[in-house]
Amino acid sequence: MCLFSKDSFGFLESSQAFYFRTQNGSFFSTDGQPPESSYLISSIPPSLSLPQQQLSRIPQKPDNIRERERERESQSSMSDSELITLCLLPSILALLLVSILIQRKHQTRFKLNLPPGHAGWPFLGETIAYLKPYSATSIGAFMEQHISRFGKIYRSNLFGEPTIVSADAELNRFILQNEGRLFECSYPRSIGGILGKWSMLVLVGDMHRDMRIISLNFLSHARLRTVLLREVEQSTLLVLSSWKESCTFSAQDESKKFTFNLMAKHIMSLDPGEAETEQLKKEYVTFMKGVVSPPLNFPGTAYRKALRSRSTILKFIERKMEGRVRRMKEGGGGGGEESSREDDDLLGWVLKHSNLSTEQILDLILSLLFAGHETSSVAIALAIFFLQACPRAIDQLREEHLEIARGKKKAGETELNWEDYKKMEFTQCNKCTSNPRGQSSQDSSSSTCPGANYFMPFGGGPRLCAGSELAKLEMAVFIHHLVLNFSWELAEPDEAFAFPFVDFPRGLPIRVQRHTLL
Ligand code: HEM
Repeated sequence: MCLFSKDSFGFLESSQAFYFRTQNGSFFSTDGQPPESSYLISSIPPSLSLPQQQLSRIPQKPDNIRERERERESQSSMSDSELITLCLLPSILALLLVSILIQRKHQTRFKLNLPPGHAGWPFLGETIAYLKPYSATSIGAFMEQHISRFGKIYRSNLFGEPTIVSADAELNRFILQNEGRLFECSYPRSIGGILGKWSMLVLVGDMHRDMRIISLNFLSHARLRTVLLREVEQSTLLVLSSWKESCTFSAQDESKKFTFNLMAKHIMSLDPGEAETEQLKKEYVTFMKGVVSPPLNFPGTAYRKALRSRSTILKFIERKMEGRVRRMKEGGGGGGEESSREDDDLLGWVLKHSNLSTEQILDLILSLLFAGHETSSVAIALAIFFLQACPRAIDQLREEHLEIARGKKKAGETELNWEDYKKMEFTQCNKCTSNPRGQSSQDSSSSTCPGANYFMPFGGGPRLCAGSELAKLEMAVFIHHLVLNFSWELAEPDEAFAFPFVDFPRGLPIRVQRHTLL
């Protein structure tokens, strides 16, 4: 959601609150205020009666029984259910009417300034259609239809909020670059409720800046060189060493294991494979599905499940935090390898060096663990998927990594160092393999290609992904060991879908062959 200043676009006066959703999922509001409470009134189910086919399926009572009942009813006073219906129905209808009127009034107020589009159902708007899964190598039917009908910038109602959707790369870039000046970021309340009010993704202003500094410090260039490169390589080797030749397994699960283990270790010193680490990973899968789901807090919905997972995850982090504080009080951790590891993780750092409250630390850890593993695991799964369809790119990658591996063998070294990483030039270009049009990796590898300026996988401006350098390092190191040690193929056809979080419905089943190239 964003402020469209009249000077730049002519849609809105800058004093008006205006909500805007960019394609990468972030929402902006013009004034940083939550949407008007009037929009909440419309949280009434759209249908209060059963559809006709369902009515006809309800078993009918025999006529004589009905006769008798009718007699009894006419003698007795009104039943409870009738009373409730009589009292509630007018109120519900009135609420529905008010909600529609308010929406209409709002639309009329902004009519002259808004781009074309429509608001859909009260409260839910067009959320259900927007969230309908589509192939991740396309923009999806919802976007296609809306763009062809209304253009690249259109009005809608998503996640219970009035929204302007922009599929215009130039405008999206402009908005991202001007966040905090012309625009202010905000997520719909439903998403904020899951991520937490202290999550960096949701915070604005000074508090966002402070949290960002902590994250950037934790993901700094110096740490990447001295600590993270080694940890990334160890986590890669741990995952790849478990791959067996004759088996079919889910490459998506493996990439998730790799990125989650890495972040869990770096954030809270959790060990891979431990029961608690596995449990936490499972909770995050449920959590993730709810972050981008309709905000329906009913039993069984993805949203409700995600809220439950959020509280389980928070309890877990809080237990870890209490243990850590206790150990710190008992004597600075007592020395030893474990305590020095704990000193070096994010939890240890914020406890010692920041004055954040417990609630703030919990949301920071929860959202960093989320931001830090979900996206990069998808990127790695996409690379595995696209590369197997592009043998030329694999050959070229292998050449690059063999060169590095030969150099290391000659120097008698085993672990990758920063200079090795810097030599992975073609690999860096191939990160574009996850391009949305499904081009081969070589088609999209040039940074001079038209539109490269608008390729913004890590967002932009003051909210540019804090972990972009770590993500690139993870992908490069993983690809290094992958192409040097394995050939792979799809065991069953699978395809990336946007739900809108990207997922392979069959888990990207692959079969691998091990080889030794050196
Ligand atoms: C391929 C992998 C990744 C992609 C595509 C990606 C993408 C993004 C994008 C688009 C944003 C901006 C969200 C917004 O505008 O609100 C973002 C923010 C962020 N990402 Fe990443 N990310 C990746 C990996 C990581 C990793 C490994 C970390 C490590 C912890 C990380 C941490 C963050 C954080 C902390 C933010 C919030 C920045 C802020 O609000 O100032 N990301 N990421």
